Amino acid sequence: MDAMTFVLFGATGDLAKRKIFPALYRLYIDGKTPERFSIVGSGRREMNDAAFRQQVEQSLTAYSRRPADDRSKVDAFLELFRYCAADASVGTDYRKLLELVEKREGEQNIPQNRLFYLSVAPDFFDVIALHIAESGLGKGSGWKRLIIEKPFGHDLKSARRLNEKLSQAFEEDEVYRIDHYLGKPMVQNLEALEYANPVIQALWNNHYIANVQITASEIVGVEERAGYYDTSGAIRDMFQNHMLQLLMMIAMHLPHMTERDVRAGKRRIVESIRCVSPEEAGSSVVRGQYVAGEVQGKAVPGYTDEPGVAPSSQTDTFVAARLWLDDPFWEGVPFYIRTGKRLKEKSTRIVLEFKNPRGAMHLCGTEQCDPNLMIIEISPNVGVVLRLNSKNLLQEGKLEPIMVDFCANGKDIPEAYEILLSDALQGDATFFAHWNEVEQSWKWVQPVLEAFERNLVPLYSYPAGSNGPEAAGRLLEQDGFTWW
Ligand SMILES: NC(=O)C1=CN([C@@H]2O[C@H](COP(=O)(O)OP(=O)(O)OC[C@H]3O[C@@H](n4cnc5c(N)ncnc54)[C@H](OP(=O)(O)O)[C@@H]3O)[C@@H](O)[C@H]2O)C=CC1
Ligand SMILES: O=C1O[C@H](COP(=O)(O)O)[C@@H](O)[C@H](O)[C@H]1O
Repeated sequence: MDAMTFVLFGATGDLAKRKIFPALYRLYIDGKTPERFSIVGSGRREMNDAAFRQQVEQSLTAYSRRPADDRSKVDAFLELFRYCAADASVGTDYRKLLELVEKREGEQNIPQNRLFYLSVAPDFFDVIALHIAESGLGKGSGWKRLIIEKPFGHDLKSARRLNEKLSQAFEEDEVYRIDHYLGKPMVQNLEALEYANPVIQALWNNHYIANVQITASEIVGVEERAGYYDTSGAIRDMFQNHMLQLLMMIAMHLPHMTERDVRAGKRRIVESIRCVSPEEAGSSVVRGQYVAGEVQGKAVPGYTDEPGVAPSSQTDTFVAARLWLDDPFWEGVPFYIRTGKRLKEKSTRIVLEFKNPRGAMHLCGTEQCDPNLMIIEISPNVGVVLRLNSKNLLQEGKLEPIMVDFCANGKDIPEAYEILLSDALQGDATFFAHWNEVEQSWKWVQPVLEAFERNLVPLYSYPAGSNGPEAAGRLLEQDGFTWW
């Protein structure tokens, strides 16, 4: 791996503390960071290197998935870090940053390969990218890369504007748009699941699959993020990015997951999603907002009583939708997506429901056999469950669903940020979102946003701790299905 400098903007923030430092540490102890490696953190507040390293160490203690108890390794890791206070909107501060980066490159004999990570509020994404270009930080003799956090735009127009500005400073192949769902190990396993198993591969199409369901349900509410969430809602926070990325990943057919193939495959799928007009949105999109209820035995307030949320807020904390793909493999197969906060359980999963075989009725003894399912558990459970029908010999041979379960729960599975950071260090953008995918996702979401604004889609209430609004169930019932 190339020697490099990792420049982290927002190094004093929440994401750095909870995800980025623990992921870097884990990569470091696993030998997955470059031999010559410099990490320069930057934030607005004044701090010396020792205080910064102390913050990094605290984050390892609090959030590392394995205890950071090998003192010599922790010390060696912390020694990689330096800090530079800089205000992102002040041009001259980038000179200070450049001086520190160059000083460390000189001390460690590191070529001018620089990876910039923008873990800051979205308002700063374009500002920092342009300053990187102007200040000389981005004009070294080595390569440069930019990792950018979500959200990528607030709507189609602002996403395009942001991309236009980024492209003045970075080429598309230098930009790594993080979508941490793409780093989840089970999402990265989809290729193997399909292509290393002919039994599954043969069934992965509209001849055998009746519908596909993608769920990301959360038990948490808006937490301390009302300022951001109340202007975003579930549609921007989860649907436009994570949920549509999962759809692309499950629907593309790719025997080889090279960077180019994946990007082309995802693009083909996202472009095939049939758009709805604002007027049509009401028949295929359900939105909801939680009211007070009970989650895991604890009473919790409704969304509009959460700190920082306007009492009259109409923000969606739940979205469900039916999407159709104009793609030969998936013609006639509905894709159902739902995501929401303050639901009954924490679960991200994809369920493939298979069509019922003709002529098996005599075995089932009823009009319909229970459908076979393939359940891909993404998090917190990780694994695959197959639901098959089998005779129960203790019940006079009655046909019953049985579960064949391959779960990796409890194993020491890498975190999404670890996997994605490792890819970015190596220059592999396979599991990052390309601009085409982002733009196309916004194109599907934009008319829905308009429908929400014009109140063309009712805002249903659902009690915290439930499965969401009943209307989400009706969306599938109309087609003869049910959520799994
Ligand atoms: N936290 C999370 O779980 C997730 C966050 N994200 C995204 O990651 C990004 C960072 O989020 P998060 O860490 O939560 O945010 P925080 O508010 O916790 O941290 C913001 C960081 O930006 C710095 N900052 C603020 N203003 C300036 C400025 N004018 N100049 C330079 N630095 C500045 C802060 O430094 P200082 O405090 O020293 O001023 C701080 O380091 C956002 O884009 C967010 O959407 C994405 C997914 C999850
Ligand atoms: O990006 C986000 O994701 C989290 C859910 O992530 P998960 O890995 O726990 O499934 C969500 O809570 C948050 O609102 C959103 O911004």
